[in-house]
Amino acid sequence: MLINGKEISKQIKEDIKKEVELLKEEGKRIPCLAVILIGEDPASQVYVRNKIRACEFVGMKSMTISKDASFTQEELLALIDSLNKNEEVDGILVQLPVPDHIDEQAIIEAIDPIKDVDGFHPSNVAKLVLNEDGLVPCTPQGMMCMLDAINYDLDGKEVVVVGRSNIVGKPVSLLCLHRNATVTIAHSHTGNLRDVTKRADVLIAAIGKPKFFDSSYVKEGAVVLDVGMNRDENNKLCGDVDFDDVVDKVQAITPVPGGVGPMTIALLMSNTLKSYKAR
Ligand SMILES: Nc1nc(=O)c2c([nH]1)NC[C@@H]1CN(c3ccc(C(=O)N[C@@H](CCC(=O)O)C(=O)O)cc3)C=[N+]21
Ligand SMILES: [Mg+2]
Repeated sequence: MLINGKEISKQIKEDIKKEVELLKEEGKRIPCLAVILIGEDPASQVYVRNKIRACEFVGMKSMTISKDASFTQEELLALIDSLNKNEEVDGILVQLPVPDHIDEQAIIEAIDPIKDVDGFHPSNVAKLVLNEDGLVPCTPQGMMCMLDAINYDLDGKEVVVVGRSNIVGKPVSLLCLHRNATVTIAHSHTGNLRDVTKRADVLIAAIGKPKFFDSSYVKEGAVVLDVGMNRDENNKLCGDVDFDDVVDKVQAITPVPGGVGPMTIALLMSNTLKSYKAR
């Protein structure tokens, strides 16, 4: 079974669109997302454009602030400060990665946690760890929605997450743990990776290596969520999973493109609406 991220994300955005229309009918202020893009990375430009398009689809306001790669950390901190204070702005997203001369963690910590639609601020991270209500990173939330869409119950299941990033691996592990899964986090120092992933009822691939996981890494009947966003030898978009080799062995799998990527954007809209309501 293919888990169609494009379709599931469309449904989520339709629901948000209805809520925003209701706000408009009631004469209320419209939610607004501010996206900051530093430099000219073509992939980042595509992702940011997709985020702005999603805002248009759901009827939210958006603000794209593009700066060239020489924009300094001080200037960026001042910009964030002004967006924190801007009553019209509900969500602030600084597109990652930022240029090397900028301290990523300092930027994340400068964003007001209530406007932190990425869910990367330490105060939102702490809430996630404690299973308290806060803003949760979009990609991990999107993956939970995909499991919900196929009515997959994580309780008692073996989840193996490969990749330990703050953006995907760690938060998705916590979300699975909170649903009573047995969670293993594997990474580049894991020995016998294949032995570990072969135990997985749910395999979450988030390492950024094109088509790394072939069928030898996957248990028969597993569910595979592919977070990879890579280019293959023909410069075609592909995931961390060798889709063609794995597809016949699994219960369900997410494609790339059209899988986790569109879900990330839908959940960004959801987080922006959540920030709006909280404010
Ligand atoms: N502050 C921040 N927040 C992020 O959420 C964030 C970020 N920085 N930096 C980069 C990563 C990556 N990311 C993607 C979002 C959508 C697609 C997406 O829409 N992918 C489409 C294809 C897009 C294409 O054609 O290239 C798909 O999978 O079907 C991909 C990747 C968000 N990220
Ligand atoms: Mg990693």
